[in-house]
Amino acid sequence: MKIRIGTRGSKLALWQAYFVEDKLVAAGVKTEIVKIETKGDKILDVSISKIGSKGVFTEEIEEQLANGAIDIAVHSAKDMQSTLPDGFELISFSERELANDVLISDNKEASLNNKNLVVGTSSNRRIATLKHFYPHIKTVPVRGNLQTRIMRMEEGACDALLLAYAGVHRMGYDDKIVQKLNLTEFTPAVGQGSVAIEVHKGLSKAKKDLVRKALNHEPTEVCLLAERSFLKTMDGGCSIPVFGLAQIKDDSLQMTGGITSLDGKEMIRKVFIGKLKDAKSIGKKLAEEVLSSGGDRILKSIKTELSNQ
Ligand SMILES: NCc1[nH]cc(CCC(=O)O)c1CC(=O)O
Repeated sequence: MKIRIGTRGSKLALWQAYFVEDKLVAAGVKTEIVKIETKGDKILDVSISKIGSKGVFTEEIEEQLANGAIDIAVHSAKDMQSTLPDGFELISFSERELANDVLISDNKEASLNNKNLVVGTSSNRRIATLKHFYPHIKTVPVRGNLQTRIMRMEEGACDALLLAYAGVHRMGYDDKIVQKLNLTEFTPAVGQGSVAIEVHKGLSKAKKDLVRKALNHEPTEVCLLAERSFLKTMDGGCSIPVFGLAQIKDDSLQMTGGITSLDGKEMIRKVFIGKLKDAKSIGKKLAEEVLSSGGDRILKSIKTELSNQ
């Protein structure tokens, strides 16, 4: 049997695709990598929150899944909408890498405690978190893939970048890490650090089983089930500063999640603990609690602010 692996062409996307390919090959499967360019890859000069539409990085890939040109698509789990278009599903999640955000810089002294540090990030979650805990930090928007962002930093656009450890590590930039942010202040985006496999529901059971067996990490899958159920109930979308992280502690699932207002003034954070088998309902209940504790009001005002930008 041969599995055709669809992926975007960025270096991080290719790292993920080769990671998946290695696991499949180790399981004795033949593979082929198919690079697919998406709208999101072509539009580099507009911030994604302004493009606004869902699926700018996935539409073309889903077309190829639907017509059978590829069997599976590889994504960063955190880039996936909580509800996929009809006919598609995520069938496997790789073991999660460290979920933390990190500060990277060429200046070893750089730290979020520095008074005049200028941090490059286009993530509303990271901007809002900085405004909440480190209000003295200035931020500038920096977009593009990791290599482009580092180039912008080296040209002087900013002193440091705030990024997911997973991407920094996978691209081999560990030596630029100057600070590892803790998970209680910088609770990551849902899915951060795990690689997800998307398929069209019509893919043969034999191929789905093969992929799950070679790639799926059950503890991560349970956590992602809770996190994605949380995200779905929050009804956020990727430009909303919603954060969520589930972890297995002893035999129970512990999930933290919340939302921050765009100006960083308000942050609602809740924790829910339950049984592993209730992962989905834990995520949903946690979101309901966040929403009913004021998250609903924050979410509405964020949506209004973003639609007026
Ligand atoms: N939003 C882009 C994106 N999607 C996944 C990663 C990093 C890898 C991962 O979290 O799996 C990144 C870059 C970043 O946020 O720094």
